[in-house]
Amino acid sequence: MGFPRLFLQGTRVWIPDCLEVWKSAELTRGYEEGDSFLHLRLEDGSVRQGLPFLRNPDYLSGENDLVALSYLHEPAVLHTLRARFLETNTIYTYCGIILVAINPYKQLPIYEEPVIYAYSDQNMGDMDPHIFAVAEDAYKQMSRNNKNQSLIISGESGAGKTASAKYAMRYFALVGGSLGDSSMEEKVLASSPIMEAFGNAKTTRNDNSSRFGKYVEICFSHEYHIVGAAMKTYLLEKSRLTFQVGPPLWVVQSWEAARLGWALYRTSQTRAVEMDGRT
Ligand SMILES: Nc1ncnc2c1ncn2[C@@H]1O[C@H](COP(=O)(O)OP(=O)(O)OP(=O)(O)O)[C@@H](O)[C@H]1O
Repeated sequence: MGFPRLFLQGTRVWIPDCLEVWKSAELTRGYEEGDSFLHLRLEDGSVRQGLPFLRNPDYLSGENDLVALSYLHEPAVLHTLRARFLETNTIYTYCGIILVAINPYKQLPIYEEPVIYAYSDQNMGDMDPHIFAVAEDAYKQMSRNNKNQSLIISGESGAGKTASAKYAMRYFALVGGSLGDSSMEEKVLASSPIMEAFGNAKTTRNDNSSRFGKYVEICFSHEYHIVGAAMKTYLLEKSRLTFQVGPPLWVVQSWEAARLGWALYRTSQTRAVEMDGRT
């Protein structure tokens, strides 16, 4: 469809806004040959001029897969994620095979055992977007094709990467429960607090921020039960330790001392050092 035919009078569009990021508006006049801008009216009645992004029709609002949108651009993505989160408290949305997750900063009742079993043995597209659906897909691909699978979890500090990785591990632990040594999956899950005690610190973005990248390998037997796990750390971020916050109890002189302080704090839950960091 050509540019003039898309921008008709009454077409709803997104325009950038320094406070709300994107604001909804409507064209008060259709595009005519030679126009260098479009005439817009915002929802509050004010008028503007510009070259805006087209809005999707209402029936696509809250769509669970971003690739289903007619117009895929930044305001459409943000609007869809926002609508799903605010209207239905839904934090997960697909973008094809990628899962987009919003950190709700509160415990939602979507991670219990019955939910895990509901996702077990289901196809990714048949269920609502969820970290368990992605974990199930990886588990299924591994068991069907006998091939190693990888989940890449990325995002800014505090986005919920560590939490997502833990939910995925919990899924594998329950669905691929260990054979013989029934405590194996518990051991895999129980390793997290110890690793976090040595490798995490408080930053301005996240009270329990991982200060290193993690490559977690979960090993399965030929019957697809968990038989072990290994973790490799990388990107240790010494440069992020800057200064000590609050009344000094210890002077943090080295990374090792800082690590020890935090580890003691996390393991004993007594007051020790707090470390600040930059993101
Ligand atoms: N799905 C979720 N449900 C509830 N709370 C969550 C969820 N995901 C994250 N959180 C909360 O947000 C906090 C920050 O998440 P997390 O530590 O996983 O972020 P991160 O992306 O790993 O950050 P960093 O890169 O700084 O380590 C967690 O301590 C947890 O309280």
